Amino acid sequence: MSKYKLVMLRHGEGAWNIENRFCSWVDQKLSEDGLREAEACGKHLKSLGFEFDLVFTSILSRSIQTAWLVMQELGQEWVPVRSSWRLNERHYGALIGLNRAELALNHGEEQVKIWRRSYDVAPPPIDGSHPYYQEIHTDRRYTFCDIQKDKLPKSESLKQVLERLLPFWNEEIAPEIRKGKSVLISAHGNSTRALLKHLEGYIGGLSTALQNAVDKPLMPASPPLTFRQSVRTNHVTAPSDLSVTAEDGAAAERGAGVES
Ligand SMILES: O=C(O)[C@@H](COP(=O)(O)O)OP(=O)(O)O
Repeated sequence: MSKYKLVMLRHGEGAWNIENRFCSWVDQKLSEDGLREAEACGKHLKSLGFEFDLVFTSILSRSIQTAWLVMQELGQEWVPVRSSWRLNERHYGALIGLNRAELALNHGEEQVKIWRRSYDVAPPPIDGSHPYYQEIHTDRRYTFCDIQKDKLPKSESLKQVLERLLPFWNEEIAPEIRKGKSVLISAHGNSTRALLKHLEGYIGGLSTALQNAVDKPLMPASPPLTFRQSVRTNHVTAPSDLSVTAEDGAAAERGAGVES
């Protein structure tokens, strides 16, 4: 039996994932395939006997929908859900809505890679002239967050995602895991990546399979990433048909821990 139980999912496919556009804080719903992926993930977790005590999501619909569908398939709809902007996808600033391939043609592959995968480089900030500025920055969902609306990010590096995520992890998530609750986090590529980076020190380095799993911006055919931590056996396990690369197959094994 694992001492600590944590499952992290990236949401299922959204419409802008198919179009290869930066979705970020735009509130896209899951596509038909995305709905099916989330259901399939729930079915799979059920077949493995997962039971959750608490669910965390971002305040973006694709993460919430994914959590709902998973919990519905598990027959555990009653489990409390806590949602926070701190689990939102990275704020991609002025890049929001842009097509990655077109961006690479205009700015070069290397620059796009830096914007997407460097640790401490933030993309250019969004401003009032951006087509999605109003939709995002006047959105009612940000009115009563634990941050003033005008202090919300205008663009974020992965480092900044981790900085805004950590208070939520330290104060809301990790204490519940330490109490022994089985926790599901349904989030996004970069908020998951940031959290994995934070946990890396405790789980002793990430396997290539896990890194690749969260690295895929487009996973139309892939179920969301799932892994669980076992302190006793020092394993982080990606169940076989949820591991996204064939490289190390069923299990990515590393030491584990949830200390913040
Ligand atoms: O904002 C987006 O479009 C993707 C991440 O983009 P990349 O960092 O992979 O380019 O986030 P998600 O689909 O996980 O919510």
